[in-house]
Amino acid sequence: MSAERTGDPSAWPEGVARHVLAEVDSTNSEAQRLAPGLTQPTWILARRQTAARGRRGREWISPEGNFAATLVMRPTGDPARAALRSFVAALALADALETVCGPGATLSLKWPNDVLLNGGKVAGILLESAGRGADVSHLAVGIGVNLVAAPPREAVEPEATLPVSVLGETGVRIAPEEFLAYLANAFARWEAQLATYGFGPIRTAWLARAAKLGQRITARTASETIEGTFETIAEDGALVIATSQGRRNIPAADVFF
Ligand SMILES: O=C(O)CCCC[C@@H]1SC[C@@H]2NC(=O)N[C@@H]21
Repeated sequence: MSAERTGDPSAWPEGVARHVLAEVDSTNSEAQRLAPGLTQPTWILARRQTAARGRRGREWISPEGNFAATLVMRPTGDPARAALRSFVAALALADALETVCGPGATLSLKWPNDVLLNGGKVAGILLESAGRGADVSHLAVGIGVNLVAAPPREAVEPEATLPVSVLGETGVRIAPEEFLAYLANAFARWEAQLATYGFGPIRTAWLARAAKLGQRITARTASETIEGTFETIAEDGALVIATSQGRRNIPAADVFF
């Protein structure tokens, strides 16, 4: 499927609920609290977060006007399949941002789950799940988008991708509630693709937008730093790098360009 327009922002996907909060500690924490009582997929949007978190326990800086929301869902399948929602979310973000930013903006996807606008990080995704063993009782897909402001360079790690905002890059100003409608529609479309055809089309679409595909990258895991050429992503979403010692499949890492 190509990156088609997400359409009318007043439309809302059928069978999906939404809660809009003025303030919360973290929409992912709220997702965990609400999940046991939810009967349908639910977007939780907060105008302000007081304790937002990013990947690997990092702080997520999220001033008012930026987008902060979590989709709570009960995916079928094991944790590995549930984790593929990070690719669904990334594609949905790219579609929504493309609609909002217009054709002049360059959107790309950075493995595992960042969205880049004109080469800078504009959005991040934090997946958290709960359950026992092979059962995922619920999945929280947390999404932050720098709509109006990006954290300063000094606030992120020195080698991290430069943070940028939609407003700063394009001059476009959009309210988080309106952005949610674009995103929820796009997410529902990609989720339907995953349910109907599996990971294949998601993988293909993700690779078509991948940043630095075929180029030198560095992947840092908890135990090693791996340098090589970014070849592809595997059927399970792992990063595949060609190194001087051969091919490596890397399930989890931070990537640096
Ligand atoms: O790039 C990252 O490190 C992921 C950032 C995810 C931030 C979002 S904002 C909404 C949701 N609530 C949180 O506390 N974190 C995610």
